[in-house]
Amino acid sequence: MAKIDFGGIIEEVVTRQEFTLDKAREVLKDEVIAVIGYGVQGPAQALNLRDNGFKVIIGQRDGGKSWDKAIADGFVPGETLFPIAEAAAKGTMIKYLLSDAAQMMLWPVIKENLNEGDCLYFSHGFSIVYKEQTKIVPPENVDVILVAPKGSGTNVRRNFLDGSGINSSFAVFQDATGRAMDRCMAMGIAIGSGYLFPTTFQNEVYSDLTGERGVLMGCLAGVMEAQYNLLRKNGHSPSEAFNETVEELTQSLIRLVAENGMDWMFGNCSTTAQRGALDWAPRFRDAVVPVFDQLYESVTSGEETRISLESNSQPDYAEKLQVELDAIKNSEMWRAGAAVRSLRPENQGK
Ligand SMILES: NC(=O)c1ccc[n+]([C@@H]2O[C@H](COP(=O)([O-])OP(=O)(O)OC[C@H]3O[C@@H](n4cnc5c(N)ncnc54)[C@H](O)[C@@H]3O)[C@@H](O)[C@H]2O)c1
Ligand SMILES: CC(C)(O)[C@@H](O)C(=O)O
Ligand SMILES: [Mg+2]
Ligand SMILES: [Mg+2]
Repeated sequence: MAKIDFGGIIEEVVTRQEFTLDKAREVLKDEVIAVIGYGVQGPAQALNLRDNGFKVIIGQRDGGKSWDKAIADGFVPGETLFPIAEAAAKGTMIKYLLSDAAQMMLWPVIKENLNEGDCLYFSHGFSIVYKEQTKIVPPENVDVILVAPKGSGTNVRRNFLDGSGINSSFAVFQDATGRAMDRCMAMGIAIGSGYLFPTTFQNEVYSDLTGERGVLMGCLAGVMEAQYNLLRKNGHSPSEAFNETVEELTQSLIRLVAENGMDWMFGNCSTTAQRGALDWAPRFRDAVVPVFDQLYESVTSGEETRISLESNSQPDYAEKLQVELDAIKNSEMWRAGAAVRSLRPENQGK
């Protein structure tokens, strides 16, 4: 593995130059890769694998949206698209990409269809680490590995198509065949990862649950709403409040952060903005520390898992979720956002 200096700490990563796609093809040449679940990660990883020349079949509940999507993507019922149990039995590498709650519910079906020497693959440490809640304990005669793309499946596919890639973390939980690590790194490269960095199942799930509840999604949504509401309360128009809170971030400033870091973004704003941002950053940082402490505790104690499994196992979870998502979509802030997006030059006339 290549050694890279991450801010003074040396870590090992696997790059595409080092573990080439050809090497991945060699390692996985005899594998039938069964992708179980065709929601968000399933299609992205399955299509990237298929485009890279690997043998891929899909296991999905018969009927319904995801089954139809697999057909629309060129998978053929009875040839490359099967009910879950059948696909799991046919596969030598079983990519368990049902929702985390569905993984718990369908585990008896998967377990029954695992053969000696198979490889059970996850894109999250969730099911294995919280085994007291999920009851997912793989038999000892299979490999258990993880490749977790650090981005939405939508970008796993989009970045593959535009020639870039989403970075993934990887880990081996159980090595029954002596080939688990090779299978794991090969799969990480085969799905189109930009590079791979090592983790453990536990570190992956703790950091992932924290990140998505924190800065990446929950915290982001919360602070945006707080600032928008503040500006509105003080008489600013919806367009002004939205532009100053979201649009400028996504269309301008965060792109500069992505390109060259926070100091580079600061450096491309006025000295007035820099002074204020430098002064206020520590105040915001210190204000949220207690909330982040609570969050990490809730993750490591298994409370976040309990909440997630309980709500996402309800038969009407999808409808209830849609009500909550629609409430965001239909709020003044995000209706203002839709109007602002429609005015982007590239969206004019659409
Ligand atoms: N969504 C992402 O971008 C993303 C990113 C990184 C890791 N992950 C991980 O990848 C895995 C898959 O996540 P996802 O977001 O793609 O899943 P998802 O929520 O899109 O669901 C995947 C599939 O599960 C099926 N499913 C749901 N309930 C079912 C049930 N009761 N019986 C049978 N099938 C059922 C659905 O039909 C769907 O096709 C999870 O472990 C997740 O944490 C997801
Ligand atoms: C895309 C995310 C947020 O990184 C992933 O962790 C998920 O659960 O969907
Ligand atoms: Mg996640
Ligand atoms: Mg994540």
